[in-house]
Amino acid sequence: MASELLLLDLNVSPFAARVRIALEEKGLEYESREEDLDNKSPLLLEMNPVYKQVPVLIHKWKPISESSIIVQYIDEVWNHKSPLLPSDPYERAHARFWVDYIDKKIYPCGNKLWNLPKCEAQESAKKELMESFKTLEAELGDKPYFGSNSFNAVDITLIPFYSFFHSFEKLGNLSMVKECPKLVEWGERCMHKESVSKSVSDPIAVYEAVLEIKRNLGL
Ligand SMILES: N[C@@H](CCC(=O)N[C@@H](CS)C(=O)NCC(=O)O)C(=O)O
Repeated sequence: MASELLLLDLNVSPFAARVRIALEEKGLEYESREEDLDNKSPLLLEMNPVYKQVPVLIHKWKPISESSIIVQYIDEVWNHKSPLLPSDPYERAHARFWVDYIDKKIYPCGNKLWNLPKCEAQESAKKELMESFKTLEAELGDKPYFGSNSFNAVDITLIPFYSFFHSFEKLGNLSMVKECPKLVEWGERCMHKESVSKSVSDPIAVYEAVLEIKRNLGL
């Protein structure tokens, strides 16, 4: 390992993107190793034996798994620069609540738009997804970033899914800018940050990947 930080990575993964953004925000050098999910490396299986998923951050040969936990670990270890979570315990708990909310709602509901055939369950997932975005938009309010004036862990958790907005629109036959205008503005604001623009996927590439998943599932 050239640096003390090695990321078991996947370019198209929104979860790995969170870790890349946090590392960039902190100005940390790291080695990225792209995984092939059809042929997972022995290192991935050894470092994340429970879930066998990317991302895994290996710090001084100690693995940390689960993207939200990794982002919080990065913030705690490199706390001298660009804080990602508030120092006040109550505000910290509040930010963690929203991180958890995003984890529970956005991907689990969103991927039903391409993993399920047209059915009631898909319709209800779409409804829950849009309700979740509206809840997040209300939490954002008129602030530039979630809960604060500076880019933070809640923004990092959600922003990789901004690249999925195009797919949600196409598959859900909806307009994100009409449904959640402030959230779209927030996404554009975040995209102006280099840490974000260089880490997240291209929306068209995401849509093509989603269409391929649908084709492979025969949907
Ligand atoms: N909850 C995990 C989700 C990670 C995840 O779903 N990773 C996917 C790639 S986007 C993966 O490794 N999939 C391979 C598998 O599940 O076997 C996190 O936040 O890190």
